[in-house]
Amino acid sequence: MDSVLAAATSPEGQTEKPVVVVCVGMAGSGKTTFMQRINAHLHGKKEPPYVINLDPAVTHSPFASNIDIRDSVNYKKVMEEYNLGPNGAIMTSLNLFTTKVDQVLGLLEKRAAPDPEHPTRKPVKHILVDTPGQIEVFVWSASGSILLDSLASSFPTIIAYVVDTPRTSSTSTFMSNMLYACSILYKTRLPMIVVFNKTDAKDASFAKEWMTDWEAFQAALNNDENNNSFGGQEGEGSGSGYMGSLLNSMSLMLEEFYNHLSVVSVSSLHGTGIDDFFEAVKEKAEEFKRDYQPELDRRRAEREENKKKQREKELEKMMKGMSMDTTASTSAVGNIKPEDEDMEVLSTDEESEDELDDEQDKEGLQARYEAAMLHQDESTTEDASFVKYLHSQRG
Ligand SMILES: Nc1nc2c(ncn2[C@@H]2O[C@H](COP(=O)(O)OP(=O)(O)OP(=O)(O)O)[C@@H](O)[C@H]2O)c(=O)[nH]1
Repeated sequence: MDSVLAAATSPEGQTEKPVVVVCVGMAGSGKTTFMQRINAHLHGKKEPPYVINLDPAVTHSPFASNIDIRDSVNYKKVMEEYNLGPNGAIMTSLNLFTTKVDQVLGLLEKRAAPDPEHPTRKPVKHILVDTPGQIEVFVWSASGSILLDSLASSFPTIIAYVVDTPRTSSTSTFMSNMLYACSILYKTRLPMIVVFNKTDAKDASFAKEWMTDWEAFQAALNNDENNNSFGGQEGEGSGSGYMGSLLNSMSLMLEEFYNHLSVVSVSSLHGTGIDDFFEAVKEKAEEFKRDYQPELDRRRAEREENKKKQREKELEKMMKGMSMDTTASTSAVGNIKPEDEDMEVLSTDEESEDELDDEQDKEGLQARYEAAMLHQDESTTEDASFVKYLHSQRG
């Protein structure tokens, strides 16, 4: 266990990046209690983690967070201002918070490296992230994906999927939980640890057996069918029968998925199994670097390449648009039908006629002006003789 915490520097002497542990799980599975437990565990080892709370709706958190979504987004105000229900407000709060993801990463990078201003402050080795109780709001939202992608692009990131063990003791709830975990694994493409929590209340050995022994699961399935655990009409022990065959098929399908998982049993309440959890974290962090990092880098390069292509395409489109504008008159002429050409010729003739008219007008104007001047001279003379005549009459 200590080796997990002692792995501060790589063999090359470089500071190792901290591992991000993102806790997800169904409502009430014990995520917050589990976070509190692993947080206390690391504090006990004098390796305090960096804690992020992404649940905007939580009213009371039993641990202090270094970054808390509630400090930057007011969930109640979001509800009022956007006229949203509880889940819509959580989603919107996460979206608003995601706009600050660069700042979050900046803070994390700072705490992940030695700080020359505080030489005694050790870089953190673990970043713990608590997520909203409404699992789908985080896992299936764009902001959840952006946050996870951003974290995974900077640090080894793993998912801790917390399961309420006593509530998964029937084959149907177990299968629902596993399907959810499977969809999260394939969606995020991040290493996953399934944490069977609350094992003080029910031991998780049954679940581990179901994940490794298909026949054991079949036996449990038959048992549940015979006990009418899947509902159906009274007296018809196996319900509709569909549920049993569905679970049967799913258990076959999930075999491949189980191979990708680490499984641990813990009791967040009593603190058992936490060492095993950190051992699994160490393993999965190595797996992240070995298997996931190259795939993530490949996907990122592919995304960049696609973006570049898209930009080039848009640029090309724009250039085409511009050249259409500049050649618009010539191309328009090129496309003109013969009758239009006549029009063009006509308009050229009209133009020259206009010029001619202008010229004639100019000459005409000059002539009219000269005539007017002459006329004015004449009229002035006429006026003068008329005035002379009036004076002679008075005199
Ligand atoms: N017996 C037992 N109870 C536990 C354990 N862990 C959590 N609980 C209880 O389970 C309940 C739910 O725990 P939380 O930690 O609030 O669960 P959560 O998943 O964070 O809940 P939401 O965020 O509301 O979805 C509480 O009553 C806890 O005391 C455990 O290891 N054993």
